[in-house]
Amino acid sequence: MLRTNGLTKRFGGLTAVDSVDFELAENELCSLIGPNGAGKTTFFNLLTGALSPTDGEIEFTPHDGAQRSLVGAEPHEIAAMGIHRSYQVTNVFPGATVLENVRVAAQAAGPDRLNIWRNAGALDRYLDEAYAVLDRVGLADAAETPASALSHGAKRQLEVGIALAGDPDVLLLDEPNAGVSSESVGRIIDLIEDVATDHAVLLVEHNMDIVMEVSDRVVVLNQGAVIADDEPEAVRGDPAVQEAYLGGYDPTESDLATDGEPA
Ligand SMILES: Nc1ncnc2c1ncn2[C@@H]1O[C@H](COP(=O)(O)OP(=O)(O)OP(=O)(O)O)[C@@H](O)[C@H]1O
Repeated sequence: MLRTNGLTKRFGGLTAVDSVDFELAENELCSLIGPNGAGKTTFFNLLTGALSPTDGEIEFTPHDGAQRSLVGAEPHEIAAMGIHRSYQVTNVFPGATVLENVRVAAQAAGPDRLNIWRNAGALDRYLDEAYAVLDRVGLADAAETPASALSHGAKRQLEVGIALAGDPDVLLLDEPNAGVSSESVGRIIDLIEDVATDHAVLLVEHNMDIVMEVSDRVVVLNQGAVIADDEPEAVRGDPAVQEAYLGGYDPTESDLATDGEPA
């Protein structure tokens, strides 16, 4: 569904993403991990058009369309093709209600995108979609709550809801658990697993227990290059991955290795 060939991004003399060959299949949940500065965010930004590659190709084949190149496409064009992302830094309009946040996102992804403020009445047609999304992310009861009044965990659920609006084929989730309390993490994990049943999901996640639990596949970046691309168990035992994380997380010491539950 989404594929990169030799994808490279250089910032001056620094190669942040280094000849990455990557493939994300339909309904696959793939995690992208790597130490700080490995190039994960830069890779996301290349996929969404926020950055242009120095070299390489990005190909996207939507459910019902022909293969297209994403190189040179604007972020809004890539979003309209069906690749949506959530953000590490929360991206909600705090003064708007939860429902309005999702409804506006649904319209922004649809054909009324350019009339978003001029033609506010047209937003009504997106209400049904917004309610369905809120149901799915577990926020139906909070529809009329101002987004600013949500707990941090609920804001992350709303982030996923905003990314879901407009019915994308691919979801790029950037640390949806960042800063979430331990009581709320389970809810976000359930949500990630649920959306992965009918979307291709690429997840950037620092919590390795979550990565090991939810992923079909794990891709490891180090200094911009892919050093492992395999099932979670194989990645956990890969010496190159352990070396890359030296001084940080050791995948062999994951809590999952002992009790199967995330910390
Ligand atoms: N706009 C930029 N200009 C110059 N260098 C950049 C820019 N963006 C990122 N970099 C550098 O590229 C490298 C990869 O950064 P990136 O943010 O993609 O890593 P990351 O894996 O997402 O890190 P983290 O886990 O800390 O978020 C780093 O060395 C970073 O300093």
